[in-house]
Amino acid sequence: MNQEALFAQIIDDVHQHGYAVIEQALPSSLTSQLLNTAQQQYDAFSPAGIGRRQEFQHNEQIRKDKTLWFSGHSQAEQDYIALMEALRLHINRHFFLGLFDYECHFAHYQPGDFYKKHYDAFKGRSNRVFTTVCYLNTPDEGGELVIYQPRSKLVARRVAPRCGTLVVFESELFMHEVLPAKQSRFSIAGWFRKNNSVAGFVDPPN
Ligand SMILES: O=C(O)CCC(=O)C(=O)O
Ligand SMILES: [Fe+2]
Repeated sequence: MNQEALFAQIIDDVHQHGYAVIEQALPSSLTSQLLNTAQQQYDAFSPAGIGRRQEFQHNEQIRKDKTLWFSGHSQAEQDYIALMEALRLHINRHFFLGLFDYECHFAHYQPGDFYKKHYDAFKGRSNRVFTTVCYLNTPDEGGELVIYQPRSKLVARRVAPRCGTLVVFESELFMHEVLPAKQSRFSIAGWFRKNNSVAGFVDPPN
């Protein structure tokens, strides 16, 4: 999918539903390089919730995955960041939002790993505006992302992880969970942030 069509689809879907799920959003050359980069650095992955955000306790009850924040050292990471940077500017233009940066990490779920229902941001307590998730491989089964309708227990969308699929949703609006993986599952989770003064507050663990 070319970049223009991809961005137009994301804007449209987010405008209508608050979220977008786009298959084959990323070229397979990029996803395979990103997957290689993640696998090459696999020793550096650590249990989610510890590391960069020391304030949070790692809690195996809530989530069981391993993550690695982007260093930006590889070409693949730079290409992905460049794409998200272009998307950030596009979203700002269309929704008149002052999104100012993007942060992301690789994530790996082994068989049995999950991430229970959560929000990525809490109203007035976070700078996160949009969540992005991009899948780097295609497990045969398991590890679905379930997105719930705002303020409801009803499911808005179930997403089977597929290499190249990009998911975007409003971080404060959509509770979501990752069902237990049955096979190795690699992804990139990221957040577009706004610059407001919420000093003293920290984002949920990621
Ligand atoms: O990997 C996914 O499908 C979602 C991950 C997620 O919810 C998160 O990292 O906050
Ligand atoms: Fe999340």
